[in-house]
Amino acid sequence: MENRTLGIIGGTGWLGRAIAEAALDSGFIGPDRLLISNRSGVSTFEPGVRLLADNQQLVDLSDIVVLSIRPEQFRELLINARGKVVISLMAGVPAAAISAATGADVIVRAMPNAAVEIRQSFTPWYSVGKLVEHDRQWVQRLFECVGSADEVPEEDCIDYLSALSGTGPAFPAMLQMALTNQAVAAGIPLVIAQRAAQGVVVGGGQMLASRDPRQMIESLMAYRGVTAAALQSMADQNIESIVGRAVQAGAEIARKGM
Ligand SMILES: NC(=O)C1=CN([C@@H]2O[C@H](COP(=O)(O)OP(=O)(O)OC[C@H]3O[C@@H](n4cnc5c(N)ncnc54)[C@H](OP(=O)(O)O)[C@@H]3O)[C@@H](O)[C@H]2O)C=CC1
Ligand SMILES: O=C(O)[C@@H]1CCC=N1
Repeated sequence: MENRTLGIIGGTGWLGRAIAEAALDSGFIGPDRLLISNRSGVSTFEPGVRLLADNQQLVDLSDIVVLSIRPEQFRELLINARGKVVISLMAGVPAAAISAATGADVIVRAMPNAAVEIRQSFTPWYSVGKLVEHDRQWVQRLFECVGSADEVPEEDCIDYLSALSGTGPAFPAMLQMALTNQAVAAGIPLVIAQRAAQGVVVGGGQMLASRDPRQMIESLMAYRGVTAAALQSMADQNIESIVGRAVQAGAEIARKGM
């Protein structure tokens, strides 16, 4: 299954590089089966991995092409990928636009997040066109190199999830900053505030890897004390609606196109 050649346009960027390294480290792909392109010619990959300056040459030599460039860079990209499977990581670029610009009729839209860096990204993906079963499994396994992955039933799921999970560490980072800033405003020394807030987001987040969040909330609310008062205040201010509107705002940008 792994004897396909994978070409990553933008494979030295944040996502492309992490995915390529994970695929190599896990043995999913050999260096001789991996091609990378960028404009700068700068790469820190092991010697066996070819860095190409010519995107069309990368496409011609690849079975599967990953587009790991930014949407504005895609607008300048000129490739003919007819007959190839094209996997786009771009937010806000519909499959139809990718197909029209590249000539490919099998498009996968995948939405990893920055946690590819630590191989803990959740990556939803959606395919358009005839993706044969062994390619479907290949795509799933590629993204499992950097965490977990699920095929989703509609392209709109990708646009919504771009805002929910594509944003990766953005929501927890916002919570951590809010907790820090509010603690400082309440008179807690900055260093202590930072350590306390990081403990909540990072330590608490790690616990949730194996615990149900509802049960966690119910267990702590059962004390009818400090946690109950704090969480009730958030509920009274409709935290779910604030979160929902935030994700919708991101999803609208993804749906509108970038
Ligand atoms: N970062 C994130 O958390 C997430 C990003 N995404 C999506 O992933 C995509 C990539 O993002 P990210 O990895 O962060 O971006 P980066 O800016 O880190 O990487 C972009 C890469 O593309 C290369 N590049 C740019 N133009 C071209 C070109 N014409 N031909 C070949 N290579 C090119 C750049 O290298 P050089 O300058 O040398 O050409 C660079 O290596 C984006 O579309 C984004 O929407 C999705 C979810 C999360
Ligand atoms: O914000 C963005 O547009 C990209 C896609 C999802 C995360 N980063």
